[in-house]
Amino acid sequence: MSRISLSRHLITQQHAGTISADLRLLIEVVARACKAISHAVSKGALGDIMGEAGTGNIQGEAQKKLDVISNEILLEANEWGGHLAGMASEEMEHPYQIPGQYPRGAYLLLFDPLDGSSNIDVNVSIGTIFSVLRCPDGMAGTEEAFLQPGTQQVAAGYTVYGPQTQLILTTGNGVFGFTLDREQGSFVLTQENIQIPTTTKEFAINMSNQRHWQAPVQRYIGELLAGKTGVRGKDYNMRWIASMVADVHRILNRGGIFMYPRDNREADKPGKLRLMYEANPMSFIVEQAGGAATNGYQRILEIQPEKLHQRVAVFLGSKEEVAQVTQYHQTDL
Ligand SMILES: O=P(O)(O)OC[C@H]1O[C@](O)(COP(=O)(O)O)[C@@H](O)[C@@H]1O
Ligand SMILES: [Mg+2]
Ligand SMILES: [Mg+2]
Repeated sequence: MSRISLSRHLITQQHAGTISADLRLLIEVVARACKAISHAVSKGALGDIMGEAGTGNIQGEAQKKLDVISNEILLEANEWGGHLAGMASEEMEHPYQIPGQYPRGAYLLLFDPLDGSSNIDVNVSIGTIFSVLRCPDGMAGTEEAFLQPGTQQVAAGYTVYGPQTQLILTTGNGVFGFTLDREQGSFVLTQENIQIPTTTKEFAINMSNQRHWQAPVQRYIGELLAGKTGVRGKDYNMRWIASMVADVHRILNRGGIFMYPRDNREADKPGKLRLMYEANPMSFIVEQAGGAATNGYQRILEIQPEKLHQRVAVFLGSKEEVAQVTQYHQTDL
């Protein structure tokens, strides 16, 4: 079998007219940064990457050393690439100002540099999530430039640092998976046109929050737990890795539904996950793979963002299940 590297795949896409040369180079730079993060992750206790950084981020969460290291790797790799008009990250309150770049590049890059931070120190899968938007004319350097609905994304992807490092990518033309060949130092195409099965018997939710859930989620999960004896008429299995990347990766490969609903713990927060650099890129990938993604009421990709670090409820994965839980929210209005 002839091996197709990420670079070759992207050149083919460029020649087919689905991506620009600049977008191709931008994705190459992000992939190179993810390789460096993968390398750091794999060192574990042998590198200075475990434990707390001793700082906090804009979300009020304690940063791990690897959160900070991954953020720096992505910033440094991309700031001189010339393809960007701006970068925004989970770990930074405001967009990063690209130093002295004239003329500015056409794209905006958003990322969650290290997803699943609570799993770093216990050697469980973690990841990086990214989203690319076009910068509207004359808005480079502003925060408003980033506030575009997910439908405007021109590329989205994630890297999962698990038993293998894999990069999953969409540029709006299907979903492709690449596995890192450490000896060659390149990502190799290992999955083409990934499709999520429409039906499933597997769900992912943090059950410890059950008492805080609102009525539509109580009803939906209650029915799944009732299994064969309930209205759904089949038994369901449950998985929760607590790394969105790893949970979504499983769903992309064998189906399932992932949920992080809004709950009653903090009524002013519409969920835990962040719209711009977690939910939007994952929703773009999931829809491109034939799945669905909503916040219970509407397509996540159609939400007009108001803030860079906005939170959102997330239901994504196999179409049939996402439709069911969304219907329970809508009938509960
Ligand atoms: O610990 P909880 O509440 O189950 O949350 C798990 C969720 O939090 C997250 O870890 C948040 O991501 P970060 O590590 O980037 O903050 C998601 O990946 C995951 O789905
Ligand atoms: Mg995250
Ligand atoms: Mg993170």
